[in-house]
Amino acid sequence: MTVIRAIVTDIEGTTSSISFVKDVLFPYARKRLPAYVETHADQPDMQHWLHEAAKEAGIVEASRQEIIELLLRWIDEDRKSTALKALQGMIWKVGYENGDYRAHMYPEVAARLHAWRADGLHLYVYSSGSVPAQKLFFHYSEAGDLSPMFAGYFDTETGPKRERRSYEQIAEAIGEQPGHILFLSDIVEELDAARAAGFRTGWLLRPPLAIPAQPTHPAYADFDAIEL
Ligand SMILES: CSCCC(=O)C(=O)COP(=O)(O)O
Ligand SMILES: [Mg+2]
Repeated sequence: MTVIRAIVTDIEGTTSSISFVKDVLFPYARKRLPAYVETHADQPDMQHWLHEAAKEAGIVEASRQEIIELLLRWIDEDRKSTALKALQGMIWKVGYENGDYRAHMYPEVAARLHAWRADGLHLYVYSSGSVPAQKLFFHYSEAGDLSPMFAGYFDTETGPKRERRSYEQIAEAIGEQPGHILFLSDIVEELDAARAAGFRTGWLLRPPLAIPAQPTHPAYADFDAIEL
């Protein structure tokens, strides 16, 4: 078995509950998105992401209202659009800073991240959430500020999470051979793509999910069960 030198972790369903993202973060952004877009419409980053959203939808000319409706539809569909994720992250920042919520962490995650760091492992995040949203998530976590644990963050600007090429790019950016990197996720298609790029994989099946008798990836109920 090769030595693991770096761990890349997904967020939703892996470090943190799906429910926190779907039932707290998504509704928070959905409710505030129309007013947020209107009040920030003259800002260059807002104009950039609205333009990117329209481009992704193949819309040549659209009113601001049409783009807002498109973005709300994408939130409902949980579309992993880079533009939507950037805009959601901008809105979530307000909520974290106001103390409206803190990011959920499964109970063993913080201590396990500290233990891996103490063992000399380099830790990274790869999520569909934007890099700024990931940094906020770990900075304002229920377990305190976990952002110092991570050496880097990757989002869909690197590429979609179900494509092998994204993991090849991450290995290159990290500067490690893929065989020395462990990718953790709750989604089999993401793990398949990472494995195709040569990564080791760990499948998080958090209770009440059951670990199958013959899982297609090494499967764990929590971070403490992970074997390096
Ligand atoms: C960065 S927090 C919000 C996560 C998010 O928006 C999302 O779509 C979850 O994606 P993941 O790749 O972490 O499962
Ligand atoms: Mg996930």
